[in-house]
Parts: sequence; structure tokens; C-alpha cells
Amino acid sequence: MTEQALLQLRNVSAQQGSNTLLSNINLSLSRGQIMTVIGPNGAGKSTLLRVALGLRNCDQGEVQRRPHLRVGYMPQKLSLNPLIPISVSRFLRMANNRRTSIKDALQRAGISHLADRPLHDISGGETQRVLLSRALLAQPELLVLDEPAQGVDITGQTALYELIGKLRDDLDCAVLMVSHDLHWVMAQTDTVICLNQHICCHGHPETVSNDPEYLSLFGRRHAEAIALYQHDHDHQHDMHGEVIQPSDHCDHSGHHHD
Ligand SMILES: Nc1ncnc2c1ncn2[C@@H]1O[C@H](COP(=O)(O)OP(=O)(O)OP(=O)(O)O)[C@@H](O)[C@H]1O
Repeated sequence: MTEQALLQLRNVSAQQGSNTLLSNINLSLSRGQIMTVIGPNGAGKSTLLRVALGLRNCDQGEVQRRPHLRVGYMPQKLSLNPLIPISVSRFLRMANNRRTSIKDALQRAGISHLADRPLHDISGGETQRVLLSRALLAQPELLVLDEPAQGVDITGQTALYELIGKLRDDLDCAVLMVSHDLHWVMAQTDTVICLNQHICCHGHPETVSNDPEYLSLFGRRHAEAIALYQHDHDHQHDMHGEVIQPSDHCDHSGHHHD
């Protein structure tokens, strides 16, 4: 593990029965870096976050986190019994590993005004910010966000992603995030990982946007996001994400993979 790295995955693979969820994943994340994982539904993005956090074991390879690393995790879903009424601050008081005050976490997430509101009465976008503030309670050096902007309207998405950038600056933390918002990803992320069980391509957003596999996965759905980029594919995936036209492929960061 390099000195600056907070998190490193080496040759990580994960299976569920006979299904391969992750195959030969390598990544390294340092303080101050925003790394965004993109990929189609079922590509293994949430699994990758969970393996990185140690919430799920990998079957092969190695996951290293810096010792005593403070991590804040915002999961994809909030699972709470809707029959139990609970205020936002009470919900936050239930969090383990609190290193900062609830007031501070709410304020950083821009939702101080929601402290006494019932959790079940707030909007989807507000709920996302509550989950973000819960992740901030750990005073994280690594912030792990699984689709933070889901259920948030377009204006709210921009504000939320700007907030994530500001948190990175203010806390000098690393951010590992899953996002489907390619416009934002391409504009603001330091490193993009394009995942489809294996890492199809990775690197600076502009480089990834030029990668044949990125275009193959996202070209149609996000035509405007890639309008600037035009080139040929060098391999394709079958419906299980397997490469069906393997070729010696360069990932644009100087590393070759199959
Ligand atoms: N515990 C589990 N048991 C069985 N299958 C699982 C389990 N966890 C994940 N999977 C399967 O692994 C695959 C990857 O799931 P994962 O949630 O990591 O994908 P994702 O890229 O985050 O998808 P999405 O964009 O839809 O959220 C899916 O096919 C999913 O059904």
C-alpha cells in the first residue's frame, strides 16, 4: 500500500454462487481524491463499495484500508420500520461511531432546519441529505456514497454534488461514490471507474469518455454526455458482462488488461 493511499484493492474478485460479481478489481484511493464508479444496473457497483468497506468478503485478492481509517458510509437505501416514528436528530443519535456533533453534521449537510422533523415526513432529496449527515458523523477521512443523488430533482442534484465537492475540500477526505449522473461525473470527478463486473476502463473522466467500453455501455443512454467523443469499440460484453471480443486493451492510464 502506498503511503498516501487510504484504500487499496488488489486483484479482488467476488462470487455469489456461480455468478461472478466482481472480477480482478484493482484500485487505489488517496486523500482529497473523488473516485466515481459508474456502470449498468447489476454491474457490481454496490458490491464493490461493500467489499471496499469490509461489509462483504471478497473471494480472491486483497482489500487494504489504512489502519484506523475513519469511514462515513451512505448506503443506497434507508431501511427503517415506517411504523416507528422518529425525528431526524433521534435517527442520527442512533449512529455508531460519532466523532462530531449532530448539529455540525446537519449543518455541513445543509439541513439544520430538519433536525426536529419526523424522518418519515421529509422528502426523498431531504432523506438523502440526512443519510449524508449520518455519514459525516464519523468525521470521515473516506466518504463512501452509494448513489447519493437518487430521488433528487435536477436542481437538487447539482446542489448535492457541489456539496460533496465542498465536503471533500473542507474535510480533505477521499470520496468513493457510485453515480449514474454522468454529466456531473464527467465534470467533477478526479477518477472514473467504469465497472461491468471487471473494470472496463478507468482514469480521468475525459479519458474514460473516450474509451470504447464507456461508449459501448453509455453511448445511447447518455448521447449528449459523449457528443464530444467519437471512436470505435475494441470489445463488447455479452448479457452477463463477459467480454466477447477480447483484445489487448489499454485502459488509458498506462496499464494493459485483458
Ligand atoms: N447477497 C446477494 N445475493 C445474491 N445476489 C447478489 C447479492 N448481492 C448482489 N447480488 C447480485 O450481484 C449483482 C450486482 O449487484 P450490485 O447491487 O452490486 O449491482 P449495482 O451495479 O450496484 O446495480 P444497481 O445499479 O442496479 O444498483 C446483481 O446481479 C445482484 O443481483
